[in-house]
Parts: sequence; C-alpha cells; structure tokens
Amino acid sequence: MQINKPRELLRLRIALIIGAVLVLAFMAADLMLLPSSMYELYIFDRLLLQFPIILVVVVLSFWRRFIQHRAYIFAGLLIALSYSNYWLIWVCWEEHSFIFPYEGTILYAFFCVFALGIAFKLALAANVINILGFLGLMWVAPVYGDRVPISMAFVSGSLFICVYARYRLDRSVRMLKETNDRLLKLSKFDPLSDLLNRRALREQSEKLLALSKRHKVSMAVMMLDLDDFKKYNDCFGHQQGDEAIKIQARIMKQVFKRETDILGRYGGEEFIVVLSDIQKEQVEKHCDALLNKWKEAALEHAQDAKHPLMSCSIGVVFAKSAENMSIDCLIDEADKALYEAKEKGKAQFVLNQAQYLE
Ligand SMILES: Nc1nc2c(ncn2[C@@H]2O[C@H](COP(=O)(O)OP(=O)(O)OP(=O)(O)O)[C@@H](O)[C@H]2O)c(=O)[nH]1
Repeated sequence: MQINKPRELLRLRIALIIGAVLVLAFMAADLMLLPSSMYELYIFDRLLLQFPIILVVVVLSFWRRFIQHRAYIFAGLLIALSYSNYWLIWVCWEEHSFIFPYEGTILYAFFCVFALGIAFKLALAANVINILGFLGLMWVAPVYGDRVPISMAFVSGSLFICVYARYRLDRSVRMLKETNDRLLKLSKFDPLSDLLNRRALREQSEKLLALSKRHKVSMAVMMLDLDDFKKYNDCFGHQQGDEAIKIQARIMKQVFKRETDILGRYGGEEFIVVLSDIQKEQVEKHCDALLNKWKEAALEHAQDAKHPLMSCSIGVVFAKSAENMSIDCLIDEADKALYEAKEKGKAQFVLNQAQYLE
C-alpha cells in the first residue's frame, strides 16, 4: 500500500511524543507511591534509560530509511522499554524489598502495537520475548508472592490479547484493501473482455490526448467492430458470442503492447484503441496484424454471414498533430471510417487522415 511518507512520519513523531508525555505523567503518579529512598533509582530508570531510548527512536525517525524499517525499530523499542521496567521491578525488590507494579508492561505493549503500529508478526515476536522475560523475572524474583501465578497469567494473557487484536485488525485491513482493489477494477474494467470500460476509456483517452498535445505528437483512434455479430449470436448462441468478444480482446492485447496504448470496450461488439506518438505506417501494420490474427483464429462464422470465418472491421483516424482535437471528434471520425470499412465489404480497415481538423 502506498503511504504518504511525510504525514506518516509526522503522525509517528506525534505518537512518540505522546508516549514520552505519558511516561512523564506516570512518573508523577509513581513518585507519590514510592518511598523517597527509591527516587534516585526510579528517576534513573525513567529519565536515563526509558527517555533516551524513546529519544533515540525520535532521532532515528529522521533517518532516510526509517519508514521502511520502522516496524523493527518499534518492536525493539517495545522490548527495550519492557525490559527496563523488568529491571526496575527486580532492583526495587532486590535492594528495597519494594513491590513495583507490572501494569506498565501491558501499557507499553498496547501503545507500541497500536499507536505506533507494529504489524502482527513482529508484534507476536516482541510480545513472546516480553512474556518470556516476565516469566523469567518471576522465576528469579517472585516479587508478587502469592500473586505470582495470577500476575504471570495476567501479563501473558494481556500481551496475547494485544497480539490477537493486532492480527484481527491486520486481517480486516487486508480484506478491506482487497475489496477496494476489486471494486476499483470493477469500476474501470469491462468484466467480459477485461479491457477498459467506456468511462475509464474516456478518462484515459482525455489524459493521453492532453499529453499528446503538450508533446506535439501524433495520435490515432481505432474503432473495431465484429462483423455480422448478430448472425453469429443467432447461429451459435449468446455464450459463444461472448467467447468471440474475449477472442477480440485477446487479439487486441497481443497486438498493442506499449504501456501508453489504451484498449477499451466501447459497448456491445465495438472496441476502441487510442494510440499516441505513432507513425501512420505503424498504425496500418497494427490493423493488418489484427485482421491476420482473426484469420489465424479461424473461428467458423454463421452460414449467412458475409465471410466464412469471424472477422472484424476497423475504422481509423490518424492525426499527425493532436492540436485542436477532442476525443469526441476523433471517435466520430473513426466511426465514419468504420462505416466505410463495413460498406466496402467488412474484414478490412479504412484509415483516414484527420487533416482538416489540424
Ligand atoms: N454475445 C454477445 N452479444 C452481444 C453483446 N453485446 C452486444 N451483442 C450483440 O451484438 C450484436 C450487434 O449487432 P449489429 O449492431 O446489428 O451488428 P452486426 O450484426 O455485427 O452487423 P455489422 O456490424 O454490420 O457487421 C447484437 O445482436 C447484440 O445483441 C455481448 O456482450 N455478448
């Protein structure tokens, strides 16, 4: 997914500052709880361990590749903050026989995973390391006495819920993105031919026309129409007719391969190709290629059709310069050329040069 880097960076820095402010707020609350003999130790942990760790991450956020590596950095931050808390719990117990609360560990996990956005797999890894660390701490320093088992269950359970919630969230976002991509495709592409639909065809053609005008390059618009398609449908059925439409689309994709070539279904059995920066001779070659590919396909036509094999007629308008052109007038001209091709006996192309429009 594309992200807006400056905005994402700003959002993350704000989240880090909020995190630092929260640490400060909790410091005020903790200092009310702690005996004064422990102030020095506590302030060392918060101001000389946790604050610098957060500061390092803020500084890292100015690194060019921070966005790419942010999940690893935040996972590291979560582990470092949690272990600095474990150290404080341990030293408070060892040196002052003071029972320091463990709830901060849970808060760090939720903050880093959701506010900073550590994705599921890294969140899982970091929280497993933190759970193991807490279990290890309880093993070497059973600070909470009778409450050790429930404390271990509480920390493990909370961190597990944090990771599971992240998994559900990531899954929902992924599903939403997939649905969004599908809807975007549906809104742009014709499902039968997988070519651009009429609306997207118009939008992209307008853009290509504007570019062609700016760069003063040529343009060509082709209109393709399957010959005697009604007879084909009547003879072989609508479903076979759909197959012929798919073949037409496949042939078009085989012939037009440039990234800028615009291929679309204009409606029914009519298709449009818009080309830019192309020579007239190349356009003619493309038309021959389209007609030949239909011959190679050798799709039997209805008996009363003009030709024994399925074919298409092509009307082309070629403009050396796109100046003073509009997409509508180019399509109109291509349509007239198509009519000529049909009149002349179908299975052929007629190319008109749009001189009078220049
Ligand atoms: N199978 C199928 N048929 C379609 C589709 N869209 C339009 N058609 C059919 O295409 C046929 C077009 O017929 P006409 O416009 O008379 O043209 P034609 O029979 O190809 O005759 P010429 O253009 O003169 O060669 C109609 O019978 C439509 O029902 C589609 O998506 N699938």
